[in-house]
Amino acid sequence: MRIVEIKEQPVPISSSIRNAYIDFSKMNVSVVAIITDVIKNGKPVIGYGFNSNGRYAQSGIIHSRMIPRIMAKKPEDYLTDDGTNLDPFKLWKIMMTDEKPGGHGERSVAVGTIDMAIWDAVAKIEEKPLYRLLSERYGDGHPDDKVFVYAAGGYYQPGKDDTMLQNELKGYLALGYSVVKMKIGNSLEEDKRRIEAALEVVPSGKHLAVDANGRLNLEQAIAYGEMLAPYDLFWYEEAGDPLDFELQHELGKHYHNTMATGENLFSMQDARNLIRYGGMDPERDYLQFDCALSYGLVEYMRTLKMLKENGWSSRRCIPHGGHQMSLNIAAGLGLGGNESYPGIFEPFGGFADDIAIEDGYVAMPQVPGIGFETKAKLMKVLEGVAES
Ligand SMILES: O=C([O-])CC(=O)C(=O)O
Ligand SMILES: [Mg+2]
Repeated sequence: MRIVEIKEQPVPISSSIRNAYIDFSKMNVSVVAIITDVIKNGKPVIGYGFNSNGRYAQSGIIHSRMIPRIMAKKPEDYLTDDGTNLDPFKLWKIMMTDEKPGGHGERSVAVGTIDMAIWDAVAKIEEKPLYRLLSERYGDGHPDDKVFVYAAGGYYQPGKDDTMLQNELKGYLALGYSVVKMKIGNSLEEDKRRIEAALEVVPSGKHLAVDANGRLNLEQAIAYGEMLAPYDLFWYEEAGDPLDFELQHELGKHYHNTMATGENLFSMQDARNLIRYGGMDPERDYLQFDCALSYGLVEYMRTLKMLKENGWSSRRCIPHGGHQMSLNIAAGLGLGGNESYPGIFEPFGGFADDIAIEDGYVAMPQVPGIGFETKAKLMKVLEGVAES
């Protein structure tokens, strides 16, 4: 077998929402299609991948460095030793040839996007849902059949008042989610009012998470912490700059409830610095590293190994990004859950069309690969790129 062609196109996911740091009016993602010569059900197997929201399409790096490096190789350089499937680890090494360590920039997004498509193809060739393949190969062989998912929304938006925020969050609870998340970080007084409005519609603080998107300096982060503490929230996310590990450490001396961060750490080494220097508590806090932004599952497995060596359970990981790739990793390798953006970042957000959320959990679709084929609108976009 061999890779016949790798295609990539930027696809818009723009909207009028904003967090405390950026607006999404020009947001897009890279969609990748890896076309193989393996035939299943009369059609070539195609693996699909895309990056998560928050970082832009990586067309430049993908077309100028990643695709040429793979296509210059012979199949035996990137196939498993028995030649029957792609080897994601060999492909990762090929993509990272002549790339210096450190300074990950958005190269990690380019690699993560292609890595997702590789794993989709691998599981399709094995004719298994990816989460089962991961559990059999790298886990304990007993995957979770459902995964905790929380609804992320509560964005700032022009003209959005507290009633609209309440209706949005009520809508997520009605869909079956048990935990909802909203944005904070614009102004403490405004956010206190918004949070109190949100708390009127959720059962308790433990059902509400807040996300400052790295907007706050230490003084502000502590002031927000003092405001938030009495509500005993599900978590207080990314208070300060993602690379300011001392801020996170210092904040932990003042805020004693659950915190979460890590969505903007793009390598095992950056994740390790958070664990070494961020003062995060393995019994209390959550880690949000997102494989689609950070060199893919090959690197995520290195991060999971590093966490284990540092006394962290994989159950403390609830990745950012709301995509089915992390859902498969969560079910197959025993993470604590996954993010979800119902109705936002469509058609990339949300899970299988015909699987409802129940009591905050979503069941896994039983189709080969990552499960994109269970999302009709998403498949239209992905197939559009493959056929371009
Ligand atoms: O608003 C964003 O950039 C998304 C985000 O932080 C999240 O989902 O946690
Ligand atoms: Mg976040």
